[in-house]
Amino acid sequence: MSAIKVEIPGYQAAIFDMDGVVTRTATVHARAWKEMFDEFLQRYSVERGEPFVPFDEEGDYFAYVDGLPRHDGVRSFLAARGIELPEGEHGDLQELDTVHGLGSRKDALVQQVLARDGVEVFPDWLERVKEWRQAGVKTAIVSSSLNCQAMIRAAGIEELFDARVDGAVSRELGLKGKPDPDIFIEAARRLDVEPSASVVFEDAISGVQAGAAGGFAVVVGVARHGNHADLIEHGADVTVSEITELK
Ligand SMILES: O=P(O)(O)OC[C@H]1O[C@@H](O)[C@H](O)[C@@H](O)[C@@H]1O
Repeated sequence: MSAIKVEIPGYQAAIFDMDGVVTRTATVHARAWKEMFDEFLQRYSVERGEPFVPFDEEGDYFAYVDGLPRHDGVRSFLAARGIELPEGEHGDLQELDTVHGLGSRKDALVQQVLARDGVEVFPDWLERVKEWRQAGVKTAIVSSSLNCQAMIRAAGIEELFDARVDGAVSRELGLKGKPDPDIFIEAARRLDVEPSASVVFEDAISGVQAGAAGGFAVVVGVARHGNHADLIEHGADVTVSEITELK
C-alpha cells in the first residue's frame, strides 16, 4: 500500500482486469499452464537427455505467463527456457507440439476445471463494484482471456459492466496484448471516458505495465499474493491486498 489516497467515486470509470481481480481464476489458469507445460517439458527433456525442470506455478507463472494472451504466454515461457516450437495454426489439435497446439491443450484443461468447479467471484470486489456503480462510476472488464465472456456469464456478473474488451474482442480488432495498453484504452473509449479520468485495477505485472503505459489516472495493483513490491516496481501507483481497502 502506498501513501496515495484513492477514492473511486472521484473518478468517472473503473476498469477491472478479470482473472485474479474479479474472479478467482488466476489459479485455474496457473494450474492448467503447469499441467500442460510439465507434460511437454518431461517429454522434451527425455528426448534430449536433459534434466526435467518443471514449470513453477508461482515464479514462472507470474514472470512469463500471467496477464498475457494465451499464445503470447506459450511463446514467452518457451523463450525463457530457450525452446523454439513451430507456430502452427489457430485451432491446432491438442496433440501437436506447436505454439497453438500447446495453447489448445492448456485451454482444454481450463475448460475441465470450469465445468467442474464453476467460477468464483471475489466478495471484496463484488461489494465495492455495486457501491461504485451506485455512485455513478462506469465500469468495464478487460481481459486477455478468450474465456472472459463465458466466465462472467457463469459467475452471473455480466450486468455489472458497461463495457467488455477481452481476448475475443482484441482478436477481432487486432489490438496488441498486455503489456501494451490497447485493451484498456479501448475499454475507456467504449465507456466514453478519458483514460486520465479512469482507474485501472490489475493483478499481473504485464497488466500494471499496460495501465501505466496508457496514461490512466491511477493504476491499482491488486496484490492478493502479497506481491506489492513487484506491482509497484512495474507501474502500480498504489497496491491493495483486498479491494475493500479502497472507498
Ligand atoms: O487461455 P485464455 O482463457 O484465453 O486466457 C489467456 C490468459 O488470460 C489472462 O487473463 C490470464 O492471466 C492468463 O493466465 C491466461 O493464460
